[in-house]
Amino acid sequence: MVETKPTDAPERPDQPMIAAKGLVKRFGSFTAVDGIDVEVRAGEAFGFLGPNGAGKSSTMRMIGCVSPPTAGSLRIFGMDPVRQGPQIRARLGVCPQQDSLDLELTVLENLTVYARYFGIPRKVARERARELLDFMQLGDRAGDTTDPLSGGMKRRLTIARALINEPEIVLLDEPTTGLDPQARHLVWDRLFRLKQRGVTLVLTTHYMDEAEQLCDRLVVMDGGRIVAEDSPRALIAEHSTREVLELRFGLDPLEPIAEKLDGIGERVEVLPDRILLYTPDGDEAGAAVTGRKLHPSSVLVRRSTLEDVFLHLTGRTLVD
Ligand SMILES: Nc1ncnc2c1ncn2[C@@H]1O[C@H](COP(=O)(O)OP(=O)(O)OP(=O)(O)O)[C@@H](O)[C@H]1O
Repeated sequence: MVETKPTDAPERPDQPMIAAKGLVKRFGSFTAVDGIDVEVRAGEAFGFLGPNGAGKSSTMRMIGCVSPPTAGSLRIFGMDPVRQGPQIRARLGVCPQQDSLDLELTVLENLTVYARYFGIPRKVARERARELLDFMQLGDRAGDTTDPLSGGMKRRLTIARALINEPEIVLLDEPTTGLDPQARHLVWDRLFRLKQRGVTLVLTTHYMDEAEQLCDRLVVMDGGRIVAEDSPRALIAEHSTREVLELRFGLDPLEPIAEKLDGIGERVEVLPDRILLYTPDGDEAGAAVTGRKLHPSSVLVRRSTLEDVFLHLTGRTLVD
């Protein structure tokens, strides 16, 4: 079992684990994070969802106390990351976007060496490392060198390493980017179990399915700003319809076809390769399309996702 500290540990019971108000990050004259307000509560899984360049990593780096805010206020465990960085970092686990493992060390050593940064006694570090490797399903690789591990294993090892100091908050920057579907599901499963143990998870992602799987609450970011905030389910209910009818017409130009769909469903979006018809009932809308003598090469009815929310809010798709 992985021991985790109780996470209702902010200094005041009603105090959020992370509180940002008007938070800004500028690089020269470029504003990467443009005045965001965020509150993360103990025990929740909170996500920053947005496309590349939205400002997610810049926000995470400020929360991780490695990049000072340009303006606004940021408190983590009620503390100031600029003045109290070391005290905050001792209670954080950080899983960066790029794995930064020591590939020449063994899997176990990657954890025990990292434990030294936190002043964890050697014996405790070894015990904890073994437990964490078991938890991350890497126990049988403990004595192996790290380099030959698969991408999914390396990512799980990076997460295990982030847990060595028994953090109350774990920051995960794009935790499954670059992994195949099976490896992603295994990471999701372990993160879900961590959350069940009361650890607060804060993650960035540009995968809407990852946000839907893992996050209790999320903010949708675009161009350094927050464009929406809620649970995945509430965001979909507020900004999309129950179902979506996806229509493809081979190489035919789509704009003229979209005009002929007027009145079917609640809203139409034209993407480069397909038309999306937003409707409470996809089958009914499909029948109406057939009734107008339009002949799509393929028709798909699916439920709305966060991708549809993003498209509706920004006019763009999440993964371009
Ligand atoms: N050190 C830096 N100097 C200059 N510009 C930067 C720096 N770091 C980030 N940026 C810029 O700030 C913007 C936001 O970057 P950020 O990495 O926060 O986005 P992101 O949403 O995490 O996207 P990604 O998934 O690509 O990392 C981008 O336009 C990026 O080029």
